[in-house]
Amino acid sequence: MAPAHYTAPRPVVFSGPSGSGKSTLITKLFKEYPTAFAYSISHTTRSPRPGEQNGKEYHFVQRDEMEKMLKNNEFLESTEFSSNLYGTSKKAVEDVANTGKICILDLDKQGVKNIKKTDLNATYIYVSPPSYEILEKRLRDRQTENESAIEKRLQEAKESIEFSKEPGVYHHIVVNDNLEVAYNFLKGLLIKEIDEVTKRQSAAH
Ligand SMILES: Nc1ncnc2c1ncn2[C@@H]1O[C@H](COP(=O)(O)OP(=O)(O)OP(=O)(O)O)[C@@H](O)[C@H]1O
Repeated sequence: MAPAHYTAPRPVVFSGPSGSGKSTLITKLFKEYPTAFAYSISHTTRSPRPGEQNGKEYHFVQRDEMEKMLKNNEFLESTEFSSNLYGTSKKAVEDVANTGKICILDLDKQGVKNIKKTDLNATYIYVSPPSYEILEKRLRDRQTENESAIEKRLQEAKESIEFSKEPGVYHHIVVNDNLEVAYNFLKGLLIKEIDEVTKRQSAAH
């Protein structure tokens, strides 16, 4: 539990097209700094998949419960996808802040638009592919989507890339060409905050 007088680290919002490398870069951060970061846990009305635990991958809730929470203004952002509601609650971000870790949010363009309307004091980072063609290649090589899902992601990527060019949306753009170069650049953006968090953690032990 964090002491009362301290300021919580600034959350970091990651966005970027599917396949741009957000998960790859975030995984590297977790690996190098295992205690510095934590994801905020989203709510969803979709059913848990085998192996998923309530409160771990998601807070799994019934639709009426989530609608009630939405009415009570308990979410920073929410969206409907494939007939299911998804959202980041204010409490989910506070829960991470209370552990003293840097809260990571991974949001799409609409999520960023919505969360920007709130008073969340976050660092907004856009992970960009080096080019549209390379994004397409990475999505195909990843072999996790079928052709129609790839087409959909590529269409969304175009919109996302346009949005990233709007002034005042993102604080930083990380071009993920060479992975190590991109990672070191990202690390440089966050290192002050990471050092503060890890220093506090070792002082508490
Ligand atoms: N710099 C890089 N060079 C080459 N390949 C990369 C690089 N960064 C990521 N990749 C590969 O590109 C693919 C997409 O990366 P990743 O899954 O991290 O994207 P993502 O942005 O998290 O996508 P999604 O939003 O769909 O989860 C993966 O197969 C990953 O291994």
